[in-house]
Amino acid sequence: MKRVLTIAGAAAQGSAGIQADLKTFQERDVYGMSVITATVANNSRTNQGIFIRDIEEIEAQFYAATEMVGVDAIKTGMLFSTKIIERVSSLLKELPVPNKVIDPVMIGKMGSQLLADDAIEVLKKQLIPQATVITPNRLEAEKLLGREIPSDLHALREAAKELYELKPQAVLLKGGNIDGQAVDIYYDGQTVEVFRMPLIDTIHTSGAGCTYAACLTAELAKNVPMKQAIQTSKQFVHAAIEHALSFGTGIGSVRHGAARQE
Ligand SMILES: Nc1ncnc2c1ncn2[C@@H]1O[C@H](COP(=O)(O)OP(=O)(O)O)[C@@H](O)[C@H]1O
Ligand SMILES: Cc1ncc(COP(=O)(O)O)c(C=O)c1O
Repeated sequence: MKRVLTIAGAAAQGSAGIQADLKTFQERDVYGMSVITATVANNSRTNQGIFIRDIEEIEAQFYAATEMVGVDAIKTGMLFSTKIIERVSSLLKELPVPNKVIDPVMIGKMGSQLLADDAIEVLKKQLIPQATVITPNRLEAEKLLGREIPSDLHALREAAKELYELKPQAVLLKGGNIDGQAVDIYYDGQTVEVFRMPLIDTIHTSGAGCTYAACLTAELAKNVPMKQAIQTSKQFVHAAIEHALSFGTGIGSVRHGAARQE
């Protein structure tokens, strides 16, 4: 069984972050492990929010997983600070893992800030160049490029190519709604490929980005070729959104296990 490690924030509400990743890994039949970098505990009653873990705790988790179990693929999500990104980048450099999916998480669906403003440079310079693939949404891509990206296919293709200059092996840019379709653009320095699924009319997409990248990480760990892995992940997250759950108020969670029932 392939072993997959997520380095990300824990999302107490269960939709995103570590929780989304581990649920998705289980669905994709890989062995999931975690390094928790922070805890997101949004609560409008108590006003509590984000707690950041210390470096020693992050290192201990990393070595427990990589030395005691071993790892075939890694995904990163919420890393929050410059200090954490620097340490995670150096830990990853030590480890000869063929598949590293870097999801440059910046803002939660409910507006939580998941990356410090001063951490973008180190994300660009130290972490992204180690990526097998990066998975920014349009807003994250705008922050990485320092410019606006119009919401059309041509502009997204150009942006994917510009993101490739940050030196990941490939870019999977989530373009959002283009003519009623949920469109993502892939670029690996050679070919551009567009992945499309019908757009579902819902606000309940909390965890969609994490689930998509986690599925991709699991498929790559199983040595599925990149484009096939993306296609599988696109279908997996589509089902998760189609059958999303809304337990409380606000933006509900994707149903990570929905593809199994289809
Ligand atoms: N309403 C929707 N209908 C269909 N697919 C969607 C919808 N919302 C997001 N997706 C897809 O889910 C994946 C994750 O996207 P997104 O929600 O943009 O990520 P993030 O959570 O990082 O913003 C992408 O492939 C995107 O196209
Ligand atoms: C820890 C953590 N990581 C990542 C995210 C981003 O989630 P999504 O997949 O909805 O973009 C969130 C959202 O709140 C989060 O709490």
